[in-house]
Amino acid sequence: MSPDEPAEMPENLARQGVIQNQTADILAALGTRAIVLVGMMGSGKSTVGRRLAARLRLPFVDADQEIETRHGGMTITEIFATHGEPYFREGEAKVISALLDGGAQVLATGGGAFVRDDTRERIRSKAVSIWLKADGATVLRRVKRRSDRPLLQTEDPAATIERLIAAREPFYSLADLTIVSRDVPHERIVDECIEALHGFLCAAAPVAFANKT
Ligand SMILES: Nc1ncnc2c1ncn2[C@@H]1O[C@H](COP(=O)(O)OP(=O)(O)OP(=O)(O)O)[C@@H](O)[C@H]1O
Ligand SMILES: O=C(O)C1=C[C@@H](O)[C@@H](O)[C@H](O)C1
Ligand SMILES: [Mg+2]
Repeated sequence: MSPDEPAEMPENLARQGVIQNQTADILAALGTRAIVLVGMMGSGKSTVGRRLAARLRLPFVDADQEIETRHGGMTITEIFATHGEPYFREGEAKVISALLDGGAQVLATGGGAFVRDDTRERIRSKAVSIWLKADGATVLRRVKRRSDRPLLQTEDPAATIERLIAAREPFYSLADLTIVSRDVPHERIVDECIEALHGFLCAAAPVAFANKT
């Protein structure tokens, strides 16, 4: 350290130590289970999931990307257009089922995956699930920049989002943990995921984070 650099504050060092211990505790308690992110399009499953995996030093897998890879690089939009949604949903369930046998990892699912009973049951038995809960306005603001969500190619995407949220929230709310996704730095959402995972896996679950099921 050069003489000009400020010495690290003792409380920062203490905080880093706590975070390191939390991470180690989470990994030990997780064992071979996955951490699965569920929630609406644009809720942050891919972008937060990648950062959460890096923080925990776990592999990150995105089910949507995996489906595209297994289709020779076709996009989700092309798969919907060529084969239809029921075909996509069957393939999605199979891909997630196979990925869940891959041991400890962070897995971002597609927005519709957790609605299926068989997929939800597999996630319950092989993973800890986190619902990134975003409201309709947040989802719309985030997804309108791109046209790669085939379900939103409708006359009124805002109404479609509200309809999907109403239909899906009863299922998303069955996730083990809920984190509210809002426009704060991604790393802050990661911090909250870590706190919630630690509470759920390593201690009596804090009321603010644990879903009552
Ligand atoms: N906490 C956040 N604050 C600000 N922007 C965010 C936050 N979380 C996600 N976003 C942004 O929202 C957009 C969509 O995020 P992301 O692709 O991670 O969503 P997703 O849940 O994976 O969606 P899909 O189900 O369609 O794959 C990205 O541009 C991302 O940077
Ligand atoms: O919410 C959904 O149903 C979807 C979300 C995306 O992740 C993709 O899986 C696909 O666009 C469908
Ligand atoms: Mg995604």
